[in-house]
Amino acid sequence: MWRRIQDAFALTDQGMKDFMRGAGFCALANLMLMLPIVVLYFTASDFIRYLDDPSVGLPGMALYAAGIVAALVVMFVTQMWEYRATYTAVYQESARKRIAIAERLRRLPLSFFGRRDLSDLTSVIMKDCSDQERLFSHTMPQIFGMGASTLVFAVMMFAFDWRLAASALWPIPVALVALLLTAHIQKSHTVKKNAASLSFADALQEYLECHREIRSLNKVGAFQDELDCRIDRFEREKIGAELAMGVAVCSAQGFLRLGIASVIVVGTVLLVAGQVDFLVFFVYLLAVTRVYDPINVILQAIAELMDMSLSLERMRAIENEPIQTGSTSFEPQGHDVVFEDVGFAYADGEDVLSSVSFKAREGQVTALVGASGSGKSTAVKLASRFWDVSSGAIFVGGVDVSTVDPETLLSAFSEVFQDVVLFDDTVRENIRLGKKDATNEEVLAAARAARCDEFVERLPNGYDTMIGENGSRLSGGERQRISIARALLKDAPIVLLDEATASLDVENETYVQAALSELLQGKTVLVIAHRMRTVDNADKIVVLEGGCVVEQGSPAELREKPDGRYRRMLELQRESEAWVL
Ligand SMILES: Nc1ncnc2c1ncn2[C@@H]1O[C@H](COP(=O)(O)OP(=O)(O)OP(=O)(O)O)[C@@H](O)[C@H]1O
Repeated sequence: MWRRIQDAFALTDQGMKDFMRGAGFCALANLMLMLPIVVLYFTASDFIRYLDDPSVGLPGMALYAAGIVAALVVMFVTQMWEYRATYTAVYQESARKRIAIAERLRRLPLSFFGRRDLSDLTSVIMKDCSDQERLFSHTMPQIFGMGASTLVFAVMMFAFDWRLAASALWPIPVALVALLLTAHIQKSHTVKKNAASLSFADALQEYLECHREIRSLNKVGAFQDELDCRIDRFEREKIGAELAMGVAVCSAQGFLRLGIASVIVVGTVLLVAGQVDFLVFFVYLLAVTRVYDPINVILQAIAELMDMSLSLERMRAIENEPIQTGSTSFEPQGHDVVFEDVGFAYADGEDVLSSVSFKAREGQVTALVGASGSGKSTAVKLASRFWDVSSGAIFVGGVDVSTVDPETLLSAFSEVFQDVVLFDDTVRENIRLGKKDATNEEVLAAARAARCDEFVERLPNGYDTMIGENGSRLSGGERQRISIARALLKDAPIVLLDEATASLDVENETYVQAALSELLQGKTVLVIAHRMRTVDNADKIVVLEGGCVVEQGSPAELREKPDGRYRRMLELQRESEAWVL
């Protein structure tokens, strides 16, 4: 049963242990809250005995006072234990959970990220983990702790007088069943609320990320309207969900109060019939008001649990997502990259690559060319196992990449793409990302080789200048040179280039080309090329069309082919260069 609870609430092993401790302390603390009633019972019975027979005398007031003080001390200590066992433990569990999810995300194939967008995943790590935090710190200890103490209390009530106990407790199971019967209504509201929240988060993120484009297209008003619309929907769905929960919980809680009336009726009848004495009746009246407090909290907690169940499902879904596995010992014979009959499709889509076979040799530059959408980027990314092939195989130095742990495999690859990703940190630390433990000298040597010196000298703090989010304070060429310095520092044997110089001006292009020639010495280089003049110096050209290899060979061979695709591409490029605007 505990295993089921652990799975249902997506807890880690340590989290489950802490949770059980928390529930235990919560039960203890709640039982101790009954102590004042016990002291009151004994005090009242002493007084009544004294009223019946003054000769027994009153026990000393000091005894009552000591009883009250002892009860208060015990209550305080057990509440403190409960607090520590729930609140302190919950933040540790929350940190463990977030790390576990981030760790899982790190090992998931990129196809997963194609299916789930960023705001959705952020919401799992932030909101769903917070929901679990709340569930752990408040909801579950309340349900288990108060449930256990209520059970003990109910047994005691039945032991004293089953008739009064039954008249006090009968509404509890009825209220619970009534609440559970409304679960499906609440769940449907929660699904709608979560969808509206995600759609709002998506729109907001898009608005913030693309605000420059939105402004330049003069679409701020339209985006603002769309955002307002999604906020309104979110607000409506949230109110709907709160209302559904509120109505269900309040009705169940209201129902409980019938117990007070039935204790009064049954107690009075029994009292008149002389079957209970006044003191027992009085204690049951006190107890019945006390026993409903934890039940009210439990009803509220169950409703919250139903609301959070979707968050837990989303967390479990990430945890159950299959990860890419493979051996961490990777000993290739050289670094030739060989595609053998490779087929690939994204998710459930059509084949993007079919029967692709070619060899990129170590020490040579192999260029992939072809029309937009022909599958060049996909092929290059498959080599470093961004995704796994659907058929065929890719070998690096004779080792099938699908058998290698993705992170181990990536250590053999450097990537320089057009879209450089930089972090809001110093130039130095952005370069150091290529090799975590690089010394300052190594970082500076890589930076010099990548021709970074030229622009870093002009920055206010040189290599220690913060470059803004994604390097927003740098030009395209400067960003590109930092990414080349990073790749140089990594010094991986295989280099993937997505025509890194395509969008640069002549001066920047010269710098970047010089930096690249340092990087490519003796490596297996796979280049995605859009401009033919870049690839004419390659050792080998692979022409892709509709995901198939239609030609391959040296540039000279392909230029000579009378009706060759490459030759045709060269001609088209030449024609376009002759256009005058
Ligand atoms: N993450 C993705 N999910 C689904 N389909 C994708 C994804 N990435 C690319 N595609 C599709 O795969 C096909 C090949 O895309 P790919 O980016 O490999 O082509 P490309 O030759 O590199 O194009 P370009 O020269 O324009 O960069 C295209 O039809 C594209 O729409």
